[in-house]
Amino acid sequence: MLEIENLYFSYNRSSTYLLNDINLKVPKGSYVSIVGDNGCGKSTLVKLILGEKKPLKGTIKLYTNRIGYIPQRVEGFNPQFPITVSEMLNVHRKALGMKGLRLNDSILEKVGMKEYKNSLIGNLSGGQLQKVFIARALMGQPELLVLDEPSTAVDVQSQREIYSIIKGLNKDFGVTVISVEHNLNAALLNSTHIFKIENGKGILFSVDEYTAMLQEV
Ligand SMILES: Nc1ncnc2c1ncn2[C@@H]1O[C@H](COP(=O)(O)OP(=O)(O)OP(=O)(O)O)[C@@H](O)[C@H]1O
Repeated sequence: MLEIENLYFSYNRSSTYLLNDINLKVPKGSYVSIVGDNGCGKSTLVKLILGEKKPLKGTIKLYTNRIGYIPQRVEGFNPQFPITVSEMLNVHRKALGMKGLRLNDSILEKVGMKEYKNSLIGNLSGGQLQKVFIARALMGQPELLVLDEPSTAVDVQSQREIYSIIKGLNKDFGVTVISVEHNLNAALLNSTHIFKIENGKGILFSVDEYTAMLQEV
């Protein structure tokens, strides 16, 4: 689904590379959690994958253009704007050039938010809003879902529900998932692979390999 080869990146050309010779192959149908200390470059790697930043060196090959992105914070998004969940999805549907109003119901059903379709987005909790963003990302029928810390600012019950939705999309619908993850337990519980970034380098582990490594330490 994705192949990164010999990728180098820094925000400031005079400093050492933030990402220093990153190599990563994400197999179709996998669920890869990107982990690492604060500031190691996880979100930057996501921006590079999405084409928002350009590598200084190296290549990024994406084998689909059906990508759903769920950012940590939606830029320019004002939760107090007087718009309902359904209206928000309609705006997105029009932006995608799609028809079919009934699509909203079935997509909201997938994320357990159908009963909130007429609610104002300003009245939703952080977890409910996150589910609506997942629904919005699903409208483009993504083959690849990219998330940046899906459980940030979300209560524990909603976290469980959100991971269950993402894992369901991965397991039952074959959607490949790449997720920046602070929550290591969630990463180990839900993903198939862990990509650990440290000192600019990245290593891909299967979850079993990563668990075994943790037990050795
Ligand atoms: N636009 C930018 N210009 C300059 N430096 C930046 C920019 N964006 C991020 N950085 C710096 O690059 C480094 C990596 O940031 P990034 O957000 O990718 O890390 P992260 O691993 O996702 O961090 P966190 O876990 O805290 O979210 C940090 O030191 C950050 O301050």
